[in-house]
Amino acid sequence: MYHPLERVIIKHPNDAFISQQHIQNEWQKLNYLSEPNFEEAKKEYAEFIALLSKHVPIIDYLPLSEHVSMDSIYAHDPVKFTAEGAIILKSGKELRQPEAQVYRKFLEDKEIPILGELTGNATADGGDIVWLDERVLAVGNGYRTNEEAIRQIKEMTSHMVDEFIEVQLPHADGEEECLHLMSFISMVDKDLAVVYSPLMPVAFRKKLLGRGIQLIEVPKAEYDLLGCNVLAVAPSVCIMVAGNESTKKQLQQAGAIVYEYKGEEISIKGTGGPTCLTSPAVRIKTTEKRGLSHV
Ligand SMILES: NC(=[NH2+])NCCC[C@H](N)C(=O)O
Repeated sequence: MYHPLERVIIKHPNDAFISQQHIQNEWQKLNYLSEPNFEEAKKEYAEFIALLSKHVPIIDYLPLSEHVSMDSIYAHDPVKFTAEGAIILKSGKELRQPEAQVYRKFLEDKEIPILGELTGNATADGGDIVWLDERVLAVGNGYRTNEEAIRQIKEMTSHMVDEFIEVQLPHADGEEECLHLMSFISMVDKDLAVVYSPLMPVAFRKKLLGRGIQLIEVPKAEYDLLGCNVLAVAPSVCIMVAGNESTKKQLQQAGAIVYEYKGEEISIKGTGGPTCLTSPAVRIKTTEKRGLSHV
């Protein structure tokens, strides 16, 4: 999750939020904290894209679709990329399930490889699946991602993965809240992660430390402002929601370059930070031989 981002898939608020009227009809049933302002959301997104396009050569936009909700702005969730293509998921939030098929068609049109698709009663969100490294995959078992999905993902990726880590997610604020594995960990570099430890199973935290990963601890107030959701556009070069001063300072002290965007409308109200707004289709592995990576 930290190699230089080469290609990213996103969705513009024009096509996800559509209009103030549209937002008004949807935000409550999708459990947003409050109603996003459409005009402000577009301004915030322009700032976000400006940062992204400085670092990412290829940016693809998901199309408007009448089959999906405004949650589709969080383009990270319906699929997960591996070095061999995307896994098409099925969201654990029922209202988001139609997003996967729109995504499938989009990937096919763009000739972006697809590795497989979840079947049966498996549900998973991209936000629960985190590549710690090229060959280490962590998957959260919680309200969005279930046992069956974990079994299928493990099977699909078995030849690419040396260590598959299942992480038990806590109940926290309940089933309606959006709590993903990515809610409490973001990889910023090979040996640097931003974490919110109070939600972390001890065994997982120990594993990270055992791998020599330095953990930047996000305070509770900043966890609520998505301070733990940090997008690496390259190793130790990252984008985060503005207002998370302690996390930002700690990242800088650890040698990272930090860019910020105002994320009140596009991130905080819908609980989706910069990693959730972006689906990292291709990251370029820069160490050793130049090769493709999803990490
Ligand atoms: N990968 C993520 N953390 N995505 C956040 C998604 C937020 C969105 N409102 C949802 O409930 O699904």
